Amino acid sequence: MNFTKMHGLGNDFIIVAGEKELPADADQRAIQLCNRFFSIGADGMVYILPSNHADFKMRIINSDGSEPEQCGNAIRCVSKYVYDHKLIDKTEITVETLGAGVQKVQLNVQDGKVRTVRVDMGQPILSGLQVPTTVDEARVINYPIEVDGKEFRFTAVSMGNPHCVIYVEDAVNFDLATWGPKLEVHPMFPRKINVEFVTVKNRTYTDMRVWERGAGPTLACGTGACATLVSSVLNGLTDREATVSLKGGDLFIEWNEADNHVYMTGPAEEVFTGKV
Ligand SMILES: N[C@H](CCC[C@H](N)C(=O)O)C(=O)O
Repeated sequence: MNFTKMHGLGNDFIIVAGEKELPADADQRAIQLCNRFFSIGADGMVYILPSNHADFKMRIINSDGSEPEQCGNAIRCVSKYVYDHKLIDKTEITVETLGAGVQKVQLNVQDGKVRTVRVDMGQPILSGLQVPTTVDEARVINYPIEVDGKEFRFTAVSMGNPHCVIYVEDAVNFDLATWGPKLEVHPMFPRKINVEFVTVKNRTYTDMRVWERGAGPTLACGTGACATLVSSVLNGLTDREATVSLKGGDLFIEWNEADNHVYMTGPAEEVFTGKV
């Protein structure tokens, strides 16, 4: 199998193009190939597949073998891939995902190189039961949750995949490894959840560190950055456009009031190609 290793702010993926559909053993293949000691190593595997509704379809498998509905950093990577590898000859493309249907993508190309990618990540889902959580409320904002005797307050946002946003004093130095995995599998989240710890610096800048469902601590999370911005607006903490600063770098996120869509802008890089 030929593959291309790519990343979005250090959230890294094994990209596979050319398959007609997801291989039956995609889960086992991801567990094996994402292993950073015995194989290629990555946060997930991403398949670029044909689509009847968009220029291409993207499906992603987490490093634990689970299939999430959506992945923001991966969309930027596969959009750059199809442009660089001449699978498309335009800079405005569409991608189909399980969690958000057909999404528009704008490639910012300068001197023939894709500099940044702007993705329409669709509308956030805020209804508690639809995120999903077990909370039957129209919105779950600053809601109490207890884990191992410690109480947190979270805001639930789905970008197609579920997110739990928690505000802390110092996100950069927060004990992600202790509390991330406990919250990921908390019974309040029927399909587990991605956990974002956030410190708002000002109305247009936040620090965020993420524990991802099915992948653990990653350097960046595109859908998590979108959820962070939506949550921060809902909690009155930021404007509708802000930089979300992650361990791997910055994403610029907008929650457009007119169309209720969330837009994510950031880089994508190709690192190497290989064959397994
Ligand atoms: N682990 C996530 C999928 C990858 C999301 C993240 N890498 C992104 O950039 O959005 C989940 O199970 O929902």
